[in-house]
Amino acid sequence: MGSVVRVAVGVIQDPQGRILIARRPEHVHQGGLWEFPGGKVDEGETLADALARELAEELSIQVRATEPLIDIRHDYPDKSVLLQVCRVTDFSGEARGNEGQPVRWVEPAALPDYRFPEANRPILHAIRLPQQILITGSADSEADWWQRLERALTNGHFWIHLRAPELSADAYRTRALQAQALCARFGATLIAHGPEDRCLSGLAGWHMNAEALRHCERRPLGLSGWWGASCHSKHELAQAIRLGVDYVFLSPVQATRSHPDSVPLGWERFADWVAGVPLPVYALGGVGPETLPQAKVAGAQGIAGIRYAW
Ligand SMILES: Nc1nc2c([nH]c(=O)n2[C@@H]2O[C@H](COP(=O)(O)OP(=O)(O)OP(=O)(O)O)[C@@H](O)[C@H]2O)c(=O)[nH]1
Ligand SMILES: [Mg+2]
Repeated sequence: MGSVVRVAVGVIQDPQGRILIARRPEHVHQGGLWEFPGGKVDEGETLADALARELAEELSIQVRATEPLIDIRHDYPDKSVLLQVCRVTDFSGEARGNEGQPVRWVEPAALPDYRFPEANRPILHAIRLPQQILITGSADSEADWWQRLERALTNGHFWIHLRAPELSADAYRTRALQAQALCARFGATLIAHGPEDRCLSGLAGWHMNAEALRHCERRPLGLSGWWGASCHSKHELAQAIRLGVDYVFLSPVQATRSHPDSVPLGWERFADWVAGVPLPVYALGGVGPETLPQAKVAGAQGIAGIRYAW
């Protein structure tokens, strides 16, 4: 196998939130499938320059602002690629298929209806996942817990992981269904979080703890919706990739009061472990909205945590 081909890929979003996709010509690599426009990074070129050049050539648009989304290392039988995917958040010009390729603006939720190259699966997840995830924490009383949840929702936290290890399976189910109703009022997504007995139908998904990940062999039957997992090592990241989970938490990045005995990874090691991992990875442990830019530079999809907003 030859060397890895570095590819600049743009997820171009219009002001209505729709995303531009194009169909690859039949005769090229992965031909006939839909793609996010972009192309190979030339020798000596920066990623930003390559993306701007490719999008001008292929679509006649001028890139004005980008932010990193995800880097994906993927081996096709005939070719190895590193897709360096950026969101294009601002551009000028009207996109047209300069090479005769059909182009289409589609809603993010409709992307799964299109066939993309195999390497693109994590891109579709990264587009639809948020940059911040709030994990529920403890409270002084039941009433206090509900107040905290409602305050978080009011403050715009719209992706919530229901973590409540102190509850029995029955009590957890009851809380989950009630919390689900409250989240729905705010248009928020509620994900179950914890061991197997927390994997409930009816919620938007399940995030397994590291213990459950260790013993897991395949996607749980009956789990529709999002599938997340907690990782603390390269080995666990590899297991999550092998199973095909949709996203992971990697922790602890920094020292945290909730796990005082764990040795923090630090941003450098976090970035090293995450490089090319074909999954959206959230930084967890001692992070908050103020560390979001640093997390993204380190290759994260975003941040997850309890303290910063609970
Ligand atoms: N642009 C783009 N390439 C992708 C995507 N997914 C994916 O696996 N690739 C792979 O990345 C590689 C490079 O992409 P490309 O064919 O656009 O490169 P390019 O514009 O420089 O084309 P050229 O070599 O004809 O000038 C191809 O092997 C392609 O199959 C995607 O979403 N967008
Ligand atoms: Mg191209």
